[in-house]
Amino acid sequence: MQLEVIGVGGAGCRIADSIRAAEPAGHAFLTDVFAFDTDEADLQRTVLPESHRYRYGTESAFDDGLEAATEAGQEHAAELLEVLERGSPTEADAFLVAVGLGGVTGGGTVPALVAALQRTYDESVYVLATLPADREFDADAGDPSGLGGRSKRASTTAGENTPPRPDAATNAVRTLERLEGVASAIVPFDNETWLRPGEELADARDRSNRALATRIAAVFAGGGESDGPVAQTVIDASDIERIVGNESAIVTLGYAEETVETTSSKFGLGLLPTEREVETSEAVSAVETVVRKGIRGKLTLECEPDIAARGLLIVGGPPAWLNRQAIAEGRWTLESAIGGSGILGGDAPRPDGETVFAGVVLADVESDRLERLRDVAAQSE
Ligand SMILES: Nc1nc2c(ncn2[C@@H]2O[C@H](COP(=O)(O)OP(=O)(O)OP(=O)(O)O)[C@@H](O)[C@H]2O)c(=O)[nH]1
Repeated sequence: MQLEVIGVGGAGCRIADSIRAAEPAGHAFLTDVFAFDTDEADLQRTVLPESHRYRYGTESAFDDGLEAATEAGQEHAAELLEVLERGSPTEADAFLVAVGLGGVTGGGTVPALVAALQRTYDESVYVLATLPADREFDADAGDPSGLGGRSKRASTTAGENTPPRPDAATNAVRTLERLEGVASAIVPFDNETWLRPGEELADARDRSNRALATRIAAVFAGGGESDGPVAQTVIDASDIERIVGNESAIVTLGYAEETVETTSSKFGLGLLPTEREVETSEAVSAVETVVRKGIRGKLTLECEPDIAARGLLIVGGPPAWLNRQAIAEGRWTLESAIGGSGILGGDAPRPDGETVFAGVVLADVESDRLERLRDVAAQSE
């Protein structure tokens, strides 16, 4: 399928950049990637072409809290839609709008932008949204900056301390409420669970963004649009839509990969590398391992898999490793792990790949983390 990615605000632009970097060679799944921000310096740090970076509004219009930023966002939605015309929005099978919740610029802009996209195009508009970490807003988690100040805008580069955002939980919850009924589906990425103990957000974010981009590529690059062998079961845009729905369901992504040996040397000297014969048992074992870890391992938003109403599994890797029986069994594993019954599965051959991987989508879930943010927001009102 072909996806158009639009990053808004500091986090959104960095994540959009990471998704572009994660596009697998020979498996293009992106039409255009755009970065929208009020901060020119943040925009300049992306590696997107000039035509696909756009500074809008004034920082001061987005400097006075989320409510003022939401008004400003509404004023700029049509202008941002026009910028998308520089690319090929009509070629996209779906849109993915990336944003960091907790901030003001992205959180203020994205609900109006998503609504405008929904009015203009027939395709689904998904939102990829980071959730703020406790240490950003929670006094008990300590003031990671040591600055003790209140900052509505908090822009940092790696290696710097992360200024506190006392309003982050409230901003995140309000933006999520505004996306309800507007976004086709919402994929949260919980920064809290992806940070190491004591780690600064600014130091973790490149690693987190790469992890997130890998998961997006595993699911959306799927088995289609390949220069090489075609998938036996291709997952396309309508399959993804069937699983995530169009009613703002919360969706979490799992992923696991295992490096496999794809070549062997005829004379044991490494002089004549040839494609290695793969034993059925080792292919089965690799697929089983990544499927199990993809479902039971770390998710973008932690939840119990059995509360998911629907699920999608994509198993990819070098074709010789994609054992059909093991992939079929992987679908049953997913089906028995989740509470619902809507399961789809596909494969993604990667002839040049050196890993067997599983991308997992669990759709229509609830999470304690969202409850926690709502509680914090309610307490600060
Ligand atoms: N995963 C991840 N999260 C980030 C990143 N940058 C920021 N965040 C998170 O996103 C939230 C919002 O930060 P930004 O995106 O910089 O905020 P903004 O939308 O530009 O808005 P303001 O800075 O308030 O004007 C932060 O509170 C962090 O929780 C990033 O690169 N990766």
